[in-house]
Amino acid sequence: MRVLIVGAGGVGGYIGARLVAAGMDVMFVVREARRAQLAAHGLVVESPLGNFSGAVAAVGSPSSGFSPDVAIVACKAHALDRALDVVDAGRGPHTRILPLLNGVAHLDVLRRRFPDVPVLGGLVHGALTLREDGVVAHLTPFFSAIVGTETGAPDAVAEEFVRRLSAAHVDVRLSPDIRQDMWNKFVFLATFAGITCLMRASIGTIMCADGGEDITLQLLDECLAVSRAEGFAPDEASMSSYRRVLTEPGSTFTSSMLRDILSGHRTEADHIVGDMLRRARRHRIDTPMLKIALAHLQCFEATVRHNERTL
Ligand SMILES: NC(=O)C1=CN([C@@H]2O[C@H](COP(=O)(O)OP(=O)(O)OC[C@H]3O[C@@H](n4cnc5c(N)ncnc54)[C@H](OP(=O)(O)O)[C@@H]3O)[C@@H](O)[C@H]2O)C=CC1
Ligand SMILES: CC(C)(CO)C(=O)C(=O)O
Repeated sequence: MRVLIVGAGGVGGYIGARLVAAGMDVMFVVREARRAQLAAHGLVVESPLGNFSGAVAAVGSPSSGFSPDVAIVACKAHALDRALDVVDAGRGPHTRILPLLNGVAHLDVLRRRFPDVPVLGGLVHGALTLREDGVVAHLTPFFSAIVGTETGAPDAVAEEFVRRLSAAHVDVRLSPDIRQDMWNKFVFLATFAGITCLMRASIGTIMCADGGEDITLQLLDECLAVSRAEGFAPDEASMSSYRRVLTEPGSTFTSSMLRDILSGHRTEADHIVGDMLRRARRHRIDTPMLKIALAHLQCFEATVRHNERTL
């Protein structure tokens, strides 16, 4: 099975390493600086689930001869349009496109851009980061992935992809309702990223603040109301597990969006919190916490852009 991966950052690098270990023919498309790192040191992953280190195929633009079975999009949301140009250039007649971004809005972007191409949905759980030295560091003791066809219809390529990853000991499953799975994570993440960024703190620290638990649960309720209006409310078992994780005393859990803020990088604020708020407005749902969370993130983004211009 041939897999093209656009982006060898946290998610792309990690999943790519596992695919190589699963014996798949993997081709990364990366930009110049990352290409130089990969050429010099190979792909290096440090993970509590097993390290990986080895040479990988990495190109600046995809070759027409590769014709992948699956093209994985593993960029941040603000890089999506350019990454899809790469996918378009590298796809073959039967390529499935598998985006692994957080959020849900990109599925509609993909559907509009590739109306006749099989698009899969996907998501990953686990915290991964690309360090300055080029190492992909896996920060959580777990990693799991969910993949599924948009319609839930069986797809032999998606099944084979999951089977091969699973044989390489990756916790991965095929979902009959991937949109719902993506919405579940969207509800959780909009709350988790929104509150940890607003407070610049871990869940445990927020729980020590006056009203910390109340505002976290209020934000979660607002996101739940939006998901309900959109027809994708998580089931009660999922919601109660989100409430537990988001209010756990002493938890050191922080979002990758907070890590982006603390290192001065652009965030996916608009794709996650912004998208949730736009949907709330469309349904005339009052979401005061979401409004504050987005305004705060927009101020941060504006400052990053200003700093980039004046550097
Ligand atoms: N990291 C995590 O723990 C998790 C992340 N996610 C989601 O996964 C997605 C990816 O996140 P993450 O892996 O952390 O992001 P990273 O920033 O670590 O990696 C993204 C990579 O994509 C590359 N890229 C962007 N555009 C292109 C392009 N046109 N051609 C080639 N390479 C490109 C970037 O390269 P360059 O360095 O050159 O800009 C970068 O290395 C996000 O939507 C995130 O929310 C989901 C779950 C967990
Ligand atoms: C919630 C988590 C850690 C799950 O993978 C994540 O996706 C993020 O922080 O962006």
